[in-house]
Amino acid sequence: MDVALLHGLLLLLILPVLLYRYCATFHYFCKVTFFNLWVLAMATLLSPFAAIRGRCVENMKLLCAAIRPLKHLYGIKIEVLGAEHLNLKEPYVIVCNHQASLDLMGMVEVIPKRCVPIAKKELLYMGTVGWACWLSGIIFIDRQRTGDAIDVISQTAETIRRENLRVWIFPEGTRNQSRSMLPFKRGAFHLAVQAQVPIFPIVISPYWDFFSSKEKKFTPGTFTIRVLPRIETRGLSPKDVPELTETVRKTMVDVFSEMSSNPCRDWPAELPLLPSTGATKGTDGVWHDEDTTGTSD
Ligand SMILES: CCCCCCCCCCCCCCC(=O)SCCNC(=O)CCNC(=O)[C@H](O)C(C)(C)COP(=O)(O)OP(=O)(O)OC[C@H]1O[C@@H](n2cnc3c(N)ncnc32)[C@H](O)[C@@H]1OP(=O)(O)O
Ligand SMILES: CCCCCCCC/C=C\CCCCCCCC(=O)OC[C@@H](O)COP(=O)(O)O
Repeated sequence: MDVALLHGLLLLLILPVLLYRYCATFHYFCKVTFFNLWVLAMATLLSPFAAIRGRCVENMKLLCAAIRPLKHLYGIKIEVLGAEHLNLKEPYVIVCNHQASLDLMGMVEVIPKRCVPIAKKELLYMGTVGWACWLSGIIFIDRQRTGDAIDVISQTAETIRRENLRVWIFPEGTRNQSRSMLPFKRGAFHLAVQAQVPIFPIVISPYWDFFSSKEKKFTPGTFTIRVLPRIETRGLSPKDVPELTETVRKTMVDVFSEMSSNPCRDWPAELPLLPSTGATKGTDGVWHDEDTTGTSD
């Protein structure tokens, strides 16, 4: 074979490896792509099995089991505090801050039995991912059609009591990696008040140390999930929803700020199964960026 051609082929093979090792942006996109491919592949594999049961909340167990290995592949350590609060037989509503798709990894660590998330309708159109979500009983809302979304939430208030379900809602309504939380949408709080069920706030600590879609950073790391004590809604009516929303948000923002200033430093990140770059383990036991881009914190 022509030597030049051989060199060309070799370079083509080595280039992605070099880029993965030394280019933080390429590394980030590889990891994000792998995440999406994993979800897509698992959804494709599991949907036929889930379909045997039909649309059923029990299928959430399959979805969660499929997502759980990801933290080991990425070297992400997750600490859960207060999970015992969720040991309640009755229905309830969980509200949680939403930073990125990575939240899925934390969600599957704490999500209780018979709990379905509320998701944007667009997920339904993501091929087998949408199919898997639908089969697991995930509730879809159209954020562009407030009236329709409110109808879906009102029906959900009846369903959760009738079928003893829990609902997981991201009340910010979209992903947010800013230093605080976005204003909360009120649907989750109307739902809890209409169904007269308690609310459990869950706060996921910031990912800044190891993940940022803006900075294209994705290294091994550690985050904490705090389940806060229940907030009762019994006796509340729709007129109480604005105040309830603000109270819950303030509680969560305070906990988020506290978690931001006291990150779990003594928790080393897991050793990733996926090869990692740009990250070295410091003497403090925490993974740090090599700062190949000059953009890390
Ligand atoms: C193998 C693996 C495969 C699968 C892997 C994948 C698994 C994925 C699972 C996880 C999926 C997670 C997905 C996360 C998301 O998609 S986040 C995006 C969707 N979520 C939300 O939008 C949050 C919920 N949204 C709301 O609650 C909004 O309130 C909404 C109902 C949509 C209305 O939106 P909007 O108009 O923008 O907001 P407001 O809150 O200001 O509401 C406007 C007025 O309407 C009143 N309102 C709201 N809800 C109700 C209600 N239920 N009943 C009566 N009234 C209601 C609200 O009070 C406002 O009126 P006032 O201003 O108070 O007068
Ligand atoms: C036939 C079409 C085939 C399409 C295949 C698409 C494959 C996509 C594969 C994997 C997608 C993984 C999706 C994980 C979803 C995690 C939940 C999530 O984070 O949703 C975002 C939503 O909270 C808010 O969205 P926005 O921040 O408002 O935006």
